[in-house]
Amino acid sequence: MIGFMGCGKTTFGTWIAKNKKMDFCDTDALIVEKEKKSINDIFSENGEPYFRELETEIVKDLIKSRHNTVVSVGGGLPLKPENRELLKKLGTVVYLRTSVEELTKRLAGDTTRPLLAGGNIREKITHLMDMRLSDYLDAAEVIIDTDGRSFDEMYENILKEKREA
Ligand SMILES: Nc1ncnc2c1ncn2[C@@H]1O[C@H](COP(=O)(O)OP(=O)(O)O)[C@@H](O)[C@H]1O
Ligand SMILES: O=C(O)C1=C[C@@H](OP(=O)(O)O)[C@@H](O)[C@H](O)C1
Ligand SMILES: [Mg+2]
Repeated sequence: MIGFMGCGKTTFGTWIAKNKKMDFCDTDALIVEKEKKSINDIFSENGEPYFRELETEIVKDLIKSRHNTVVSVGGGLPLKPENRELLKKLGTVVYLRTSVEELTKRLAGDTTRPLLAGGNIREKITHLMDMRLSDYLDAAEVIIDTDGRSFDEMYENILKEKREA
């Protein structure tokens, strides 16, 4: 699962694993577990480049160790070309496409995403999305929409898009 912060990678990935008898892992959760501190603290104490190095190491480990697993990655992970190549090796890359409008609603009041802290959240999301969209599209093998969709519908759409790919 790839896509912008708030597109649903973690919650939908967890739902698929539970309902379709798959395992689940989330790169953010693995990093928090490894570092024994929150994403906010890693960004403020160690810096974003350190966090990005951990992300790459984790995807490399997952390629070696994971099967039948839904993997949700942090929203910034597909921005590095090296990571986009690694994601292809990991499995089917699904981009959860979500409008800025919807992301703004979902993330209003969220304090767990350091890149959105302070200032106008809609402007931050718009700006970051402008910079990131082409990388998400480049990484994606399957694209599904999430605005107004149930997880059942989203799951069916993944199967349909994969059949037609
Ligand atoms: N399809 C959806 N429709 C409505 N709300 C959603 C949907 N998917 C996720 N959410 C909500 O959006 C918020 C962010 O979801 P999350 O899974 O943490 O996103 P991500 O891991 O992509 O950053 C959560 O409150 C979640 O319940
Ligand atoms: O988009 C990003 O750069 C980030 C997304 C976050 O994960 P989610 O996409 O699950 O919110 C987390 O990895 C970190 O705050 C950075
Ligand atoms: Mg997440």
